[in-house]
Amino acid sequence: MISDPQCSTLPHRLNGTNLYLIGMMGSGKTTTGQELAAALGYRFMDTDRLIEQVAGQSVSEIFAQAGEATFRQLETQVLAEVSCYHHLVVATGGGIILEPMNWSYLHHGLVIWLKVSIPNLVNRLAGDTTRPLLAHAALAEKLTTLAQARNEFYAQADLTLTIADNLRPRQVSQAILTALPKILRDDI
Ligand SMILES: Nc1ncnc2c1ncn2[C@@H]1O[C@H](COP(=O)(O)OP(=O)(O)O)[C@@H](O)[C@H]1O
Ligand SMILES: O=C(O)C1=C[C@@H](OP(=O)(O)O)[C@@H](O)[C@H](O)C1
Ligand SMILES: [Mg+2]
Repeated sequence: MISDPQCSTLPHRLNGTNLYLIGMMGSGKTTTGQELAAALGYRFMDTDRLIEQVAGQSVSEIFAQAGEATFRQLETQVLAEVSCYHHLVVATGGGIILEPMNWSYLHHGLVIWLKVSIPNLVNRLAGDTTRPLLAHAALAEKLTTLAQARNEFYAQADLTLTIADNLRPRQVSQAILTALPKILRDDI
C-alpha cells in the first residue's frame, strides 16, 4: 500500500496509465514490478512470461530452437497486445528497447528505467541459467558489453531511477512511487 501521503493521489492521477519497467537483465523489473503493482492496485504482467505462454516453451527453449529473432517477434507481438490494456505494471525483457517499433507501444504508458550497477547485476545473476544471452559468457564482460550497447535506448525512458546496491525491491517500488508525481503532467 502507498504509505507516503504525497503519493496517495497517485493512482487517481495515473488514471490507469500503464507503467513499463525497462533495464538490464537482473535490474529487478520482474521482482520490483510485482511490488509496484500491488502498491498501486494495478495488475502485473511480465512480457517474458506471456511469451512463454504463447510459445508453450521457456525463453531458453525459444532461443535454442527458434532463435533470438523469433523471440523478438513474439516480444513485439505480446507488447502490442499488452498495450491495449490499462492499469498494468509491465515488466519487460531487457532487450525490448532494441526494436524501434516497441517504443510506439511503450509510449502508450510511462517508461521507467531501473538503472543498476554492473557489479550488482553480476551478484544477482551469478549462477542464473534462465537467461540465454548470458550462457557460456564471462558474466561481467557480457553485461558490460550489453549495457554499453543499450544504455542510450534505456535513457529514452520517461523516468530513470538509479538504484543503490543495497535497496530492497520494496524500497525500489517506493522510490518509483515517490518519483512518479514529478513526471506526471496535470492532464494525465
Ligand atoms: N532490489 C533487489 N535487491 C536484491 N535482489 C534483487 C532485487 N531486485 C531483484 N533482485 C534479484 O535479482 C534477480 C533478478 O531479478 P529480476 O526481477 O528477475 O530482474 P529482471 O526481471 O530485471 O531481469 C532475482 O534473483 C531477484 O530476486
Ligand atoms: O536482455 C535481454 O535481451 C533479455 C532479457 C530477459 O529478460 P529479463 O530482462 O527479465 O532478464 C529475456 O527477455 C531474454 O532472456 C532476453
Ligand atoms: Mg524479468
